[in-house]
Amino acid sequence: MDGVPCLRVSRCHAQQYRRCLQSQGALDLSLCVVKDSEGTVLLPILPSCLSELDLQSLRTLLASDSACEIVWIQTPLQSKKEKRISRGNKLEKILQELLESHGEKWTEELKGDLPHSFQRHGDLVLLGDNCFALPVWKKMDNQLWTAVARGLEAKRLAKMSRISRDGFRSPEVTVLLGEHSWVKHVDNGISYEFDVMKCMFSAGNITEKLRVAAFDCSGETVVDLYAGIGYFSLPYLVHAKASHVHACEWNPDAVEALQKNLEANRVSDRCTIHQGDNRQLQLCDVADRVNLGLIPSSEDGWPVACRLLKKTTGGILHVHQNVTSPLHNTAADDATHRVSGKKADREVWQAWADDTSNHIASLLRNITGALWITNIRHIEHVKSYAPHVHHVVLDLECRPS
Ligand SMILES: C[S@@+](CC[C@H](N)C(=O)[O-])C[C@H]1O[C@@H](n2cnc3c(N)ncnc32)[C@H](O)[C@@H]1O
Repeated sequence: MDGVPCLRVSRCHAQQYRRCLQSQGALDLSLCVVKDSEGTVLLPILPSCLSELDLQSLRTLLASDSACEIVWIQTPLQSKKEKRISRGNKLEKILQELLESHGEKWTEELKGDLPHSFQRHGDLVLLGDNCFALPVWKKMDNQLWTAVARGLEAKRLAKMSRISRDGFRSPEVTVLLGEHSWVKHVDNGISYEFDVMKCMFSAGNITEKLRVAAFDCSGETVVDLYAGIGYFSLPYLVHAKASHVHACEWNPDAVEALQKNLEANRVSDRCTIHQGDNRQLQLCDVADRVNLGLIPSSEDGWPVACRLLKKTTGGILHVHQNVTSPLHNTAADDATHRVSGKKADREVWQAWADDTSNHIASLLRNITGALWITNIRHIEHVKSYAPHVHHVVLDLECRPS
Protein backbone atom coordinates (compact mmCIF):
# COMPACT_ATOMS: atom_id res chain seq x y z
CA MET A 1 0.00 0.00 0.00
CA ASP A 2 1.22 3.57 -0.76
CA GLY A 3 1.57 6.37 1.75
CA VAL A 4 2.39 6.45 5.45
CA PRO A 5 0.65 4.03 7.85
CA CYS A 6 -0.82 5.85 10.84
CA LEU A 7 -2.78 4.85 13.91
CA ARG A 8 -5.91 7.01 14.13
CA VAL A 9 -6.99 7.61 17.75
CA SER A 10 -9.18 10.12 19.58
CA ARG A 11 -7.45 13.27 20.88
CA CYS A 12 -8.11 12.42 24.50
CA HIS A 13 -6.25 9.10 24.20
CA ALA A 14 -3.54 10.27 21.80
CA GLN A 15 -0.79 10.78 24.36
CA GLN A 16 -1.30 7.37 25.95
CA TYR A 17 -1.11 5.67 22.54
CA ARG A 18 1.86 7.77 21.48
CA ARG A 19 3.83 6.87 24.60
CA CYS A 20 3.02 3.19 24.23
CA LEU A 21 3.94 3.09 20.52
CA GLN A 22 7.15 4.93 21.30
CA SER A 23 8.09 2.47 24.03
CA GLN A 24 7.45 -0.40 21.58
CA GLY A 25 9.71 1.33 19.02
CA ALA A 26 6.80 1.46 16.54
CA LEU A 27 6.31 5.24 16.33
CA ASP A 28 7.99 6.99 13.39
CA LEU A 29 9.77 9.70 15.37
CA SER A 30 10.97 11.53 12.26
CA LEU A 31 7.41 12.52 11.27
CA CYS A 32 4.98 14.93 12.87
CA VAL A 33 1.86 13.73 14.59
CA VAL A 34 -1.17 15.18 12.80
CA LYS A 35 -4.41 16.47 14.36
CA ASP A 36 -7.09 16.08 11.71
CA SER A 37 -10.32 18.01 11.24
CA GLU A 38 -12.43 15.15 12.61
CA GLY A 39 -11.06 15.53 16.15
CA THR A 40 -8.74 12.56 15.85
CA VAL A 41 -4.97 12.27 15.88
CA LEU A 42 -2.80 10.39 13.39
CA LEU A 43 0.28 8.73 14.87
CA PRO A 44 2.80 7.76 12.15
CA ILE A 45 3.90 4.11 12.40
CA LEU A 46 7.15 2.63 11.13
CA PRO A 47 6.09 0.37 8.21
CA SER A 48 8.48 -2.35 9.45
CA CYS A 49 6.53 -2.58 12.75
CA LEU A 50 3.09 -2.65 11.21
CA SER A 51 2.68 -6.42 11.01
CA GLU A 52 3.48 -6.81 14.71
CA LEU A 53 1.06 -4.15 15.90
CA ASP A 54 -1.76 -5.74 17.89
CA LEU A 55 -4.56 -3.17 18.09
CA GLN A 56 -6.72 -5.28 20.39
CA SER A 57 -3.99 -5.62 23.05
CA LEU A 58 -3.12 -1.92 22.70
CA ARG A 59 -6.74 -1.02 23.43
CA THR A 60 -6.94 -3.41 26.38
CA LEU A 61 -3.67 -2.08 27.79
CA LEU A 62 -4.47 1.61 27.41
CA ALA A 63 -8.17 2.35 27.41
CA SER A 64 -10.70 -0.32 26.56
CA ASP A 65 -13.30 2.38 25.74
CA SER A 66 -11.02 3.92 23.09
CA ALA A 67 -11.18 3.39 19.34
CA CYS A 68 -8.12 3.02 17.12
CA GLU A 69 -7.57 2.00 13.53
CA ILE A 70 -4.80 1.89 10.96
CA VAL A 71 -5.18 4.36 8.11
CA TRP A 72 -2.85 5.09 5.18
CA ILE A 73 -2.11 8.75 4.57
CA GLN A 74 -1.31 9.66 0.97
CA THR A 75 -0.41 13.33 1.45
CA PRO A 76 3.21 13.48 2.65
CA LEU A 77 3.47 14.08 6.42
CA GLN A 78 5.79 16.90 7.39
CA SER A 79 8.98 15.78 9.08
CA LYS A 80 9.75 17.29 12.50
CA LYS A 81 12.89 18.84 11.11
CA GLU A 82 10.98 20.46 8.22
CA LYS A 83 8.43 21.86 10.68
CA ARG A 84 11.12 23.33 12.94
CA ILE A 85 12.96 24.84 9.99
CA SER A 86 9.82 26.26 8.40
CA ARG A 87 8.71 27.87 11.69
CA GLY A 88 12.24 29.15 12.36
CA ASN A 89 12.50 30.51 8.82
CA LYS A 90 9.12 32.18 9.06
CA LEU A 91 10.10 34.02 12.25
CA GLU A 92 13.47 34.96 10.83
CA LYS A 93 11.96 36.27 7.60
CA ILE A 94 9.33 38.35 9.39
CA LEU A 95 11.87 39.87 11.79
CA GLN A 96 14.36 40.57 9.04
CA GLU A 97 11.67 42.54 7.16
CA LEU A 98 10.73 44.43 10.31
CA LEU A 99 14.33 45.39 11.06
CA GLU A 100 15.03 46.43 7.49
CA SER A 101 11.88 48.59 7.48
CA HIS A 102 13.47 50.41 10.45
CA GLY A 103 16.70 50.90 8.49
CA GLU A 104 18.57 48.18 10.40
CA LYS A 105 20.73 45.41 8.95
CA TRP A 106 20.11 41.73 9.54
CA THR A 107 23.21 40.14 11.12
CA GLU A 108 24.30 36.72 12.39
CA GLU A 109 24.36 38.20 15.91
CA LEU A 110 20.66 39.09 15.61
CA LYS A 111 19.91 35.63 14.30
CA GLY A 112 21.60 34.16 17.37
CA ASP A 113 19.36 36.32 19.57
CA LEU A 114 16.14 34.67 18.32
CA PRO A 115 14.34 32.20 20.62
CA HIS A 116 15.59 28.64 20.15
CA SER A 117 13.17 27.04 22.57
CA PHE A 118 9.94 28.14 24.19
CA GLN A 119 6.82 26.73 25.80
CA ARG A 120 3.49 26.79 24.00
CA HIS A 121 0.35 26.90 26.15
CA GLY A 122 -2.71 27.11 23.89
CA ASP A 123 -2.46 30.40 21.99
CA LEU A 124 0.28 31.80 24.27
CA VAL A 125 4.00 31.30 23.70
CA LEU A 126 6.23 31.63 26.75
CA LEU A 127 9.74 32.70 25.77
CA GLY A 128 12.83 32.11 27.88
CA ASP A 129 15.02 35.04 28.90
CA ASN A 130 17.92 34.16 26.60
CA CYS A 131 16.48 35.90 23.54
CA PHE A 132 15.79 39.44 22.28
CA ALA A 133 18.54 40.77 24.54
CA LEU A 134 20.24 43.01 21.94
CA PRO A 135 19.44 46.77 22.22
CA VAL A 136 18.29 47.06 18.59
CA TRP A 137 15.01 45.20 19.31
CA LYS A 138 13.92 48.03 21.64
CA LYS A 139 13.66 50.36 18.63
CA MET A 140 10.84 48.20 17.23
CA ASP A 141 8.55 48.84 20.24
CA ASN A 142 5.37 46.78 20.23
CA GLN A 143 5.68 45.99 16.55
CA LEU A 144 8.34 43.51 17.58
CA TRP A 145 6.00 41.39 19.70
CA THR A 146 3.24 41.43 17.11
CA ALA A 147 5.77 40.22 14.55
CA VAL A 148 7.18 37.53 16.86
CA ALA A 149 3.68 36.26 17.61
CA ARG A 150 2.96 36.05 13.88
CA GLY A 151 6.25 34.24 13.28
CA LEU A 152 5.56 31.71 16.03
CA GLU A 153 1.89 31.31 15.11
CA ALA A 154 0.69 32.52 18.51
CA LYS A 155 -1.82 35.15 19.65
CA ARG A 156 -0.19 36.05 22.97
CA LEU A 157 3.42 36.28 24.10
CA ALA A 158 5.07 36.25 27.50
CA LYS A 159 8.65 36.03 28.70
CA MET A 160 9.92 34.11 31.71
CA SER A 161 13.02 35.32 33.49
CA ARG A 162 13.25 32.51 36.05
CA ILE A 163 11.40 30.34 38.55
CA SER A 164 11.62 32.18 41.84
CA ARG A 165 12.96 30.46 44.90
CA ASP A 166 10.06 31.74 47.03
CA GLY A 167 8.87 28.21 47.91
CA PHE A 168 5.77 28.74 45.75
CA ARG A 169 8.03 28.12 42.73
CA SER A 170 6.20 30.99 41.06
CA PRO A 171 7.62 32.04 37.72
CA GLU A 172 8.80 35.58 37.03
CA VAL A 173 6.88 36.28 33.86
CA THR A 174 6.11 39.44 31.88
CA VAL A 175 3.27 39.53 29.37
CA LEU A 176 4.56 41.05 26.13
CA LEU A 177 1.45 40.75 24.00
CA GLY A 178 -2.15 39.94 24.96
CA GLU A 179 -4.79 40.94 27.43
CA HIS A 180 -4.38 38.35 30.12
CA SER A 181 -2.11 35.52 31.22
CA TRP A 182 -4.51 32.62 31.92
CA VAL A 183 -3.82 29.67 29.66
CA LYS A 184 -5.32 26.27 29.05
CA HIS A 185 -3.18 23.22 28.52
CA VAL A 186 -4.66 19.85 27.59
CA ASP A 187 -2.60 16.79 28.43
CA ASN A 188 -3.77 13.21 28.14
CA GLY A 189 -7.43 14.25 28.08
CA ILE A 190 -7.04 16.43 31.20
CA SER A 191 -7.54 20.15 31.02
CA TYR A 192 -5.25 22.35 33.14
CA GLU A 193 -5.91 26.08 33.38
CA PHE A 194 -3.55 28.41 35.15
CA ASP A 195 -2.09 31.89 35.15
CA VAL A 196 1.41 31.74 33.61
CA MET A 197 2.39 34.78 35.68
CA LYS A 198 1.62 33.02 38.96
CA CYS A 199 2.00 29.27 38.54
CA MET A 200 4.53 27.08 36.83
CA PHE A 201 3.72 24.20 34.51
CA SER A 202 6.44 21.69 34.00
CA ALA A 203 5.93 20.23 30.54
CA GLY A 204 8.96 18.00 31.17
CA ASN A 205 6.96 15.96 33.71
CA ILE A 206 4.62 14.57 31.08
CA THR A 207 6.12 11.05 31.22
CA GLU A 208 5.52 10.90 34.98
CA LYS A 209 1.97 12.19 34.58
CA LEU A 210 1.30 9.47 32.00
CA ARG A 211 2.81 6.84 34.33
CA VAL A 212 0.54 8.01 37.16
CA ALA A 213 -2.44 7.99 34.80
CA ALA A 214 -1.76 4.30 34.07
CA PHE A 215 -1.83 3.28 37.79
CA ASP A 216 -4.90 1.49 39.05
CA CYS A 217 -5.80 3.33 42.28
CA SER A 218 -9.43 2.29 42.52
CA GLY A 219 -10.45 2.01 46.17
CA GLU A 220 -7.38 4.01 47.25
CA THR A 221 -6.98 7.24 49.18
CA VAL A 222 -4.10 9.27 47.75
CA VAL A 223 -2.41 12.30 49.30
CA ASP A 224 -0.66 14.70 46.92
CA LEU A 225 1.63 16.74 49.18
CA TYR A 226 2.72 19.27 46.53
CA ALA A 227 -0.39 19.55 44.36
CA GLY A 228 0.29 22.80 42.49
CA ILE A 229 -2.49 23.27 39.90
CA GLY A 230 -3.23 19.53 39.95
CA TYR A 231 -0.38 18.14 37.81
CA PHE A 232 -0.58 14.75 39.53
CA SER A 233 -3.82 15.04 41.57
CA LEU A 234 -5.81 15.19 38.31
CA PRO A 235 -4.30 12.07 36.64
CA TYR A 236 -4.85 10.22 39.97
CA LEU A 237 -8.52 11.22 39.89
CA VAL A 238 -9.35 11.17 36.18
CA HIS A 239 -7.41 8.16 34.90
CA ALA A 240 -6.08 6.17 37.88
CA LYS A 241 -9.57 6.34 39.44
CA ALA A 242 -8.44 7.05 43.01
CA SER A 243 -11.41 7.00 45.41
CA HIS A 244 -10.24 10.19 47.05
CA VAL A 245 -7.31 12.60 46.72
CA HIS A 246 -6.21 14.99 49.46
CA ALA A 247 -4.39 17.78 47.62
CA CYS A 248 -2.03 19.96 49.69
CA GLU A 249 -0.88 23.32 48.36
CA TRP A 250 0.21 26.55 49.99
CA ASN A 251 0.28 28.94 47.01
CA PRO A 252 -3.18 30.63 46.87
CA ASP A 253 -2.83 31.23 43.11
CA ALA A 254 -2.17 27.55 42.51
CA VAL A 255 -5.11 26.66 44.78
CA GLU A 256 -7.39 28.91 42.71
CA ALA A 257 -6.29 27.13 39.52
CA LEU A 258 -6.55 23.71 41.19
CA GLN A 259 -10.17 24.39 42.21
CA LYS A 260 -11.03 25.44 38.63
CA ASN A 261 -9.30 22.37 37.19
CA LEU A 262 -11.05 19.93 39.53
CA GLU A 263 -14.37 21.40 38.45
CA ALA A 264 -13.50 21.53 34.75
CA ASN A 265 -12.51 17.85 34.84
CA ARG A 266 -15.58 16.98 36.97
CA VAL A 267 -13.71 15.37 39.84
CA SER A 268 -14.07 17.95 42.63
CA ASP A 269 -16.40 15.63 44.59
CA ARG A 270 -13.48 13.21 45.09
CA CYS A 271 -10.88 15.76 46.14
CA THR A 272 -10.25 17.72 49.34
CA ILE A 273 -7.91 20.69 49.07
CA HIS A 274 -5.76 21.42 52.14
CA GLN A 275 -4.51 24.96 51.68
CA GLY A 276 -1.40 25.79 53.71
CA ASP A 277 1.97 24.35 54.68
CA ASN A 278 1.73 20.55 54.41
CA ARG A 279 4.12 20.18 57.37
CA GLN A 280 1.24 21.47 59.55
CA LEU A 281 -1.27 19.00 58.07
CA GLN A 282 -3.46 17.47 60.78
CA LEU A 283 -4.41 14.41 58.71
CA CYS A 284 -2.84 11.03 59.60
CA ASP A 285 -3.33 7.28 59.09
CA VAL A 286 -5.43 7.74 55.91
CA ALA A 287 -3.27 7.13 52.84
CA ASP A 288 -2.70 4.15 50.58
CA ARG A 289 -0.38 6.28 48.50
CA VAL A 290 1.44 9.59 48.95
CA ASN A 291 2.82 11.63 46.06
CA LEU A 292 5.82 13.79 46.95
CA GLY A 293 6.29 15.77 43.71
CA LEU A 294 8.73 18.46 44.78
CA ILE A 295 12.19 19.00 43.34
CA PRO A 296 15.05 19.45 44.01
CA SER A 297 13.94 17.47 47.07
CA SER A 298 10.79 16.50 48.91
CA GLU A 299 12.70 15.48 52.04
CA ASP A 300 10.81 18.00 54.24
CA GLY A 301 7.65 16.08 53.39
CA TRP A 302 8.94 12.59 54.33
CA PRO A 303 7.86 12.73 58.03
CA VAL A 304 4.43 14.04 56.93
CA ALA A 305 4.11 11.21 54.40
CA CYS A 306 5.03 8.64 57.07
CA ARG A 307 2.29 9.96 59.38
CA LEU A 308 -0.20 9.85 56.52
CA LEU A 309 0.28 6.16 55.58
CA LYS A 310 -2.36 3.78 56.96
CA LYS A 311 -0.87 2.31 60.13
CA THR A 312 -2.27 -1.18 59.66
CA THR A 313 -1.69 -1.71 55.93
CA GLY A 314 0.90 0.90 54.88
CA GLY A 315 1.14 1.96 51.25
CA ILE A 316 3.34 3.42 48.55
CA LEU A 317 5.34 6.65 48.52
CA HIS A 318 6.32 8.28 45.22
CA VAL A 319 9.39 10.31 46.20
CA HIS A 320 10.71 12.87 43.69
CA GLN A 321 14.32 14.03 43.87
CA ASN A 322 17.00 15.63 41.71
CA VAL A 323 19.95 13.26 41.95
CA THR A 324 23.38 14.48 40.87
CA SER A 325 25.77 12.01 39.25
CA PRO A 326 29.52 12.56 38.98
CA LEU A 327 30.44 14.29 35.71
CA HIS A 328 31.47 11.83 33.00
CA ASN A 329 34.35 12.41 30.66
CA THR A 330 32.46 14.23 27.90
CA ALA A 331 35.49 14.31 25.61
CA ALA A 332 35.23 10.54 25.21
CA ASP A 333 31.90 10.56 23.42
CA ASP A 334 31.90 7.04 22.05
CA ALA A 335 29.21 4.44 22.55
CA THR A 336 31.14 2.53 25.23
CA HIS A 337 31.55 5.65 27.35
CA ARG A 338 27.89 6.59 26.93
CA VAL A 339 26.82 3.13 28.13
CA SER A 340 29.16 3.24 31.11
CA GLY A 341 27.92 6.79 31.89
CA LYS A 342 24.32 5.57 31.98
CA LYS A 343 25.34 2.64 34.19
CA ALA A 344 27.10 5.04 36.56
CA ASP A 345 23.98 7.26 36.67
CA ARG A 346 21.80 4.26 37.54
CA GLU A 347 24.21 3.26 40.32
CA VAL A 348 23.94 6.74 41.84
CA TRP A 349 20.11 6.63 41.66
CA GLN A 350 20.13 3.20 43.29
CA ALA A 351 22.42 4.42 46.08
CA TRP A 352 20.13 7.41 46.71
CA ALA A 353 17.08 5.09 46.70
CA ASP A 354 18.76 2.70 49.18
CA ASP A 355 19.55 5.59 51.56
CA THR A 356 16.04 7.01 51.22
CA SER A 357 14.49 3.60 51.84
CA ASN A 358 16.51 3.14 55.07
CA HIS A 359 15.83 6.70 56.19
CA ILE A 360 12.07 6.35 55.65
CA ALA A 361 11.99 2.95 57.42
CA SER A 362 13.54 4.55 60.48
CA LEU A 363 11.17 7.57 60.31
CA LEU A 364 8.22 5.15 60.18
CA ARG A 365 9.58 3.25 63.18
CA ASN A 366 10.06 6.47 65.19
CA ILE A 367 6.67 7.90 64.25
CA THR A 368 4.53 4.80 64.79
CA GLY A 369 6.62 2.92 67.39
CA ALA A 370 6.32 -0.24 65.21
CA LEU A 371 8.65 -2.01 62.77
CA TRP A 372 8.18 -1.38 59.03
CA ILE A 373 9.62 -2.96 55.93
CA THR A 374 10.41 -0.69 53.00
CA ASN A 375 10.86 -2.11 49.53
CA ILE A 376 12.13 -0.27 46.43
CA ARG A 377 9.56 -1.12 43.78
CA HIS A 378 10.85 1.07 40.96
CA ILE A 379 13.07 4.04 40.13
CA GLU A 380 11.71 6.20 37.30
CA HIS A 381 13.87 8.65 35.41
CA VAL A 382 11.73 11.71 34.56
CA LYS A 383 14.16 14.13 32.95
CA SER A 384 17.71 15.43 32.97
CA TYR A 385 18.82 19.02 33.42
CA ALA A 386 22.51 19.52 33.16
CA PRO A 387 24.07 16.32 31.79
CA HIS A 388 24.52 15.06 35.32
CA VAL A 389 21.38 16.23 37.20
CA HIS A 390 18.48 13.81 36.95
CA HIS A 391 14.92 14.14 38.20
CA VAL A 392 13.99 10.65 39.42
CA VAL A 393 11.01 9.20 41.25
CA LEU A 394 11.34 6.37 43.76
CA ASP A 395 8.29 4.14 44.24
CA LEU A 396 8.75 2.93 47.79
CA GLU A 397 6.44 0.31 49.24
CA CYS A 398 6.14 0.66 53.03
CA ARG A 399 4.43 -2.07 55.07
CA PRO A 400 4.20 -2.59 58.83
CA SER A 401 5.93 -5.88 59.67
C1 LIG B 1 7.07 22.04 41.73
S1 LIG B 1 5.45 22.46 42.06
C2 LIG B 1 4.54 21.12 41.60
C3 LIG B 1 5.01 20.83 40.31
C4 LIG B 1 4.49 19.55 39.79
N1 LIG B 1 4.84 18.49 40.68
C5 LIG B 1 5.00 19.37 38.40
O1 LIG B 1 5.43 18.30 38.15
O2 LIG B 1 4.99 20.26 37.58
C6 LIG B 1 5.47 22.22 43.77
C7 LIG B 1 4.27 22.83 44.44
O3 LIG B 1 4.39 22.53 45.83
C8 LIG B 1 4.00 23.67 46.57
N2 LIG B 1 4.67 23.55 47.87
C9 LIG B 1 6.00 23.58 48.14
N3 LIG B 1 6.22 23.40 49.45
C10 LIG B 1 5.01 23.25 50.05
C11 LIG B 1 4.58 23.02 51.38
N4 LIG B 1 5.45 22.92 52.37
N5 LIG B 1 3.26 22.89 51.62
C12 LIG B 1 2.36 22.99 50.61
N6 LIG B 1 2.69 23.20 49.31
C13 LIG B 1 4.00 23.34 49.03
C14 LIG B 1 4.46 24.85 45.70
O4 LIG B 1 3.68 25.99 45.97
C15 LIG B 1 4.22 24.31 44.29
O5 LIG B 1 2.95 24.66 43.78
